[in-house]
Amino acid sequence: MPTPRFGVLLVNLGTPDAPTPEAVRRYLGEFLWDKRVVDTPRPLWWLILHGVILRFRPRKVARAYQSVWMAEGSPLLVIGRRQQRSLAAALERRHGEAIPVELAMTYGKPSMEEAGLKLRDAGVERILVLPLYPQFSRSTTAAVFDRLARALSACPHLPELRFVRDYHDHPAYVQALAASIRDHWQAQGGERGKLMLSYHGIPQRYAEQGDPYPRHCETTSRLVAEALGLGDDEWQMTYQSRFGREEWLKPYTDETLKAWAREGGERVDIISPAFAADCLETLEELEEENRENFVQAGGKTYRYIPALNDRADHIDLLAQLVGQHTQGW
Ligand SMILES: C=CC1=C(C)c2cc3[nH]c(cc4nc(cc5[nH]c(cc1n2)c(C)c5CCC(=O)O)C(CCC(=O)O)=C4C)c(C)c3C=C
Ligand SMILES: [Fe+2]
Ligand SMILES: [Fe+2]
Repeated sequence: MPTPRFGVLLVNLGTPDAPTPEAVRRYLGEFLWDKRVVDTPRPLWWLILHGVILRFRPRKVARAYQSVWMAEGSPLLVIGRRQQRSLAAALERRHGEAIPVELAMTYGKPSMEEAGLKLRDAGVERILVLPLYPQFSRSTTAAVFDRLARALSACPHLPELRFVRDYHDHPAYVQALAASIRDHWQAQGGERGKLMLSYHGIPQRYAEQGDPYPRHCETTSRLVAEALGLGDDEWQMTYQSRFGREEWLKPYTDETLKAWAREGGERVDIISPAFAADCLETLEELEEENRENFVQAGGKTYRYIPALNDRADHIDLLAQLVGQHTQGW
């Protein structure tokens, strides 16, 4: 087999192996112990994590996973595998040769070690790391970087590496989001609700310490609104998935939805641009939980617009990113 010019490592967050309290406890235990995600001093955080969170949260969260679990497994992983296959096919068409593409998760399986060994076995000496996070955050993208360094610490000869930091303002990303929103409106016979762009939040403090995430989210939102020709009163951006007691980025998605419904807003179309693949945070928190928030407060029509997943224009964006970041290889 000829040596490939390079390989691609797609990375997403990670997800439990099963929708059970035991599997969710293992997953949360690894994820929430990462200092990039929760920076509370270790001894105190160990007590809170093991004494409170991992005792009570897994049961509740496992039920939420059960409501979105697919026949083949967790949505984040099932969709990740589809993205991996589609990207490999797109790259082969584009480059006229097979480019190995592997999927790894920062937490859980498939691990970086597993994916790295597959790339090595395919003869790959140069790796483009593509975290599936359009907007940079220390809690996601930087955590990928740390985990990768840990996986490579046992590697006797490092591969050559490049790392995509973010793509929040890439024209093909903005166009793919705009096209998916237009497709959704068309499927509703042209009926439009107010557009909510709901991003996974982070603690406000992380932004104050220099995390560019909210600036990236604001830019993505403005560019999408411009691409769709929306007026200021036709859209808003918000943050979801709050965790813990401290203040997170505002405005909060749930509170905004309730306020809109109470003010007489009848229709909302909601999209979550920070997720490259649908997962618990979209399929359960947006499709189920926030729909209820809106309807109970008097709203009528609530429509969730799926993540870009394996849409052709999303795969084409990923292939463009690969082409741009592997120049000269
Ligand atoms: C504790 C702090 C958390 C920070 C900071 C955080 C940032 C962050 N997360 C994503 C993407 C995803 N998060 C997902 C689930 C999830 N996130 C947190 C906590 C933080 N996230 C928890 C505790 C969980 C698990 C569910 C729960 O217990 O409520 C997922 C979904 C995984 C799945 O299996 O489907 C994704 C994806 C981003 C993009 C982000 C910051 C920008
Ligand atoms: Fe999260
Ligand atoms: Fe959530």
